[in-house]
Amino acid sequence: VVIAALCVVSCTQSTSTHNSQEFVRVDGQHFYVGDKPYRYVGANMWYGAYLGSPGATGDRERLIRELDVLAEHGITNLRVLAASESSDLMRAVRPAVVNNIEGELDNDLLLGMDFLLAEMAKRDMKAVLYLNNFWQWSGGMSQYVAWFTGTEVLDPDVTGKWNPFMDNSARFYRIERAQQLYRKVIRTIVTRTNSITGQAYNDDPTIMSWQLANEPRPGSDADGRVHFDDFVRWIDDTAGYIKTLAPKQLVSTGNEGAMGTLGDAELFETSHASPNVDYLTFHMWIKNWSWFDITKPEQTYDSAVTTAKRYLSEHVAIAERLNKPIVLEEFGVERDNGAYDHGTPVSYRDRFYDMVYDVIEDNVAAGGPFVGSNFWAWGGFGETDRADYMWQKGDDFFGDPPQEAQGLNSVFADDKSTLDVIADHAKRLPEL
Ligand SMILES: O=C1NC[C@H](CO)[C@@H](O)[C@@H]1O
Repeated sequence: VVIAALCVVSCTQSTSTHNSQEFVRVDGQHFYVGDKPYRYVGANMWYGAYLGSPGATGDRERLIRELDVLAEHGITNLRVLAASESSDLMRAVRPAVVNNIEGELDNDLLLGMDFLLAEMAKRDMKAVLYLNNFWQWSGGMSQYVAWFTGTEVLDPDVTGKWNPFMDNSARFYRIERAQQLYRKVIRTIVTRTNSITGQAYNDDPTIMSWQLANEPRPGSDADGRVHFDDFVRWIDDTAGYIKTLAPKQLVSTGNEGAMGTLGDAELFETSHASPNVDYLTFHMWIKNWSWFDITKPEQTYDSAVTTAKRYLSEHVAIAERLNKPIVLEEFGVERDNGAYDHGTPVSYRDRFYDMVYDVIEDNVAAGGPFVGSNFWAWGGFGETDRADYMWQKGDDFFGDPPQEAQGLNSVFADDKSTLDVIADHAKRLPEL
């Protein structure tokens, strides 16, 4: 008892030493930390808890080095995968946080998140933690569906067919027992006590936001509309549930915007009107959405930028109507000529990042709701010697999850030109 008491005192003191931060809160279209407006330059680092693990996936020395490089460049908001599911999906990361249908969790990966959050707190960083995934690379919703229906996962990396996979993933919203397990996982993580700092997650200002999932969609663009109301209800109910567990922190959906709601901006606005959703997220993928072709850059870049700017302004207008902040929490461009290797040119990436940051800075200066971004994705010191550049269990982690070539969208620690673009934006943002 005495030791426990001493630990609580010392742990609490160590937390208060490291974590003088205050919670991020929303007031109208803006974020605040304390009484200061909070605008941020962030990164996607899905693998953060995997590197923080004391187990086989861990590399705490690499994680510390990468957090230092990020902080040095003013990148102080990290979007991180908080829950993955064990799966036979060909390109799902292994191991996973959720081991089975009973909801047994991988303790090393939970300890990995403890370590990541403790290290982020030392650097006054903020975390956005997503609790599920619409896609296959972390098991995700389609694994929940497989657990509770016994039907196959329709693996897109095997079938090459995305619409059946997406419609199958969206069944997740309608399966009560899947939702019960999902909420059990949410409750366990959100109310966890950090084994390093002694702080409860739902009382840790390092955590800015709990996010329902990575890129949740109502279903496929072809057949998802019939279940749109289930999607709206799932957002409102689940966000409301998290609010009861973590009233001091924010809740977001992780949705992509119109391209993540059947290509219909009105459906995005409708599905994000819930008062339980504190701010809007959207993503922008000029390659995935066929706006830009890296093999024909001169023919496609300018039109891609025109389309991208229209997509950005359309979503800022929705944020104004809903009177909520909005953040672009995923955007990325491949390396020139579609290369993957460290040290290869990234001229179109740097131009595109610069364009996005200019739009954000103009909106911040005008007092608008577009106040943050997370590029996709930080790859740090990741290295691969795979001939096919595809991740296998035990390999380094990259910003690119296992379903994509390792190096596709990753910004490496040695990508100086890109880090300079990001750091310049980070310097300008607070003064606007
Ligand atoms: O969430 C995502 N959005 C797009 C990324 C790049 O294709 C992808 O890796 C990830 O699943």
